Amino acid sequence: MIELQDIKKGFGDKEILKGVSAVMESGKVNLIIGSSGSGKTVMMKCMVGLIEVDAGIIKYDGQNFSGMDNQQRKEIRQKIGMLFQGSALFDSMTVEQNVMFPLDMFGTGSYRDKKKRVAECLERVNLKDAAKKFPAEISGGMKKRVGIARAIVLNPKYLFCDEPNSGLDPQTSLLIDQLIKELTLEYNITTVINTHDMNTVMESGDHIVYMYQGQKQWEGTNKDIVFSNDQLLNDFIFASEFLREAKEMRQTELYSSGKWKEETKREAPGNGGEQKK
Ligand SMILES: Nc1ncnc2c1ncn2[C@@H]1O[C@H](COP(=O)(O)OP(=O)(O)OP(=O)(O)O)[C@@H](O)[C@H]1O
Repeated sequence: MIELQDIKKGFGDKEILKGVSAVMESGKVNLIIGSSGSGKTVMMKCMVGLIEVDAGIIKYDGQNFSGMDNQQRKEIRQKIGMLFQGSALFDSMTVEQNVMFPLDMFGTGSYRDKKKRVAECLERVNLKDAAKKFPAEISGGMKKRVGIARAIVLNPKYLFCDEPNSGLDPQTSLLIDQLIKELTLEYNITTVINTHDMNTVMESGDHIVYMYQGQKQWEGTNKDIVFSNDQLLNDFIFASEFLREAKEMRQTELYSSGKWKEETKREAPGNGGEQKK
């Protein structure tokens, strides 16, 4: 679990994060969503320590990450896996060598053990047959899967993914989402995803933090979204007429069948997720 307590960050006289508190839960896919410039990337960079917060506290499983020196942070950092936007693979290395890279940098154990671990991870993301290929020889979706294999090779406790679906078609995106979700559950990882992808939001959003102008505007699950009355969230998620109609139809269906009680833990219809703090 990662806890953010009232974090603030500015650049010059521009305030970007204006006191954000949120919890990224273990064994869940936690999504950070919001329009361009709302502060999602800055928040994620603060969480991994690439940017220092001006105020507030970030805790990893109760340990105050913000108050640690570099040596203490190293221990936490070794438990973090990262999937970068565009996969960020080394073009001159094979798929296998790319996945081996974190093990060579931080891993212990023999070369044989490392090879075995790489093979396990490639098998897990269904890329066993691509081990000897170079990034230029594989598709965008395969590159993402190599990125995922590399991100999990050190058995991370926390996984950060920056726009994991960028540049992918909707079906491949869903496969990537499913894979990330499966791994999150399988290894009880605290996964944090920065995304614009509405399919991801609706399919994988166990826990969603919606950012608006540097503040947490809304928090809830993908199920809560259908019942939310938050105007800013609705304008963001259901941006088109088509999606607004789809939402209304879904709401009507869930209310009339009484299924809204199963879909959301809220006390009353129309009150989904409105817990801005
Ligand atoms: N190093 C920096 N120096 C100055 N301003 C910055 C810096 N990093 C980010 N910003 C500013 O912070 C604001 C929020 O940026 P951020 O990248 O977090 O947005 P975002 O929500 O991730 O947007 P997008 O969805 O487009 O990636 C922007 O106005 C950006 O220009």
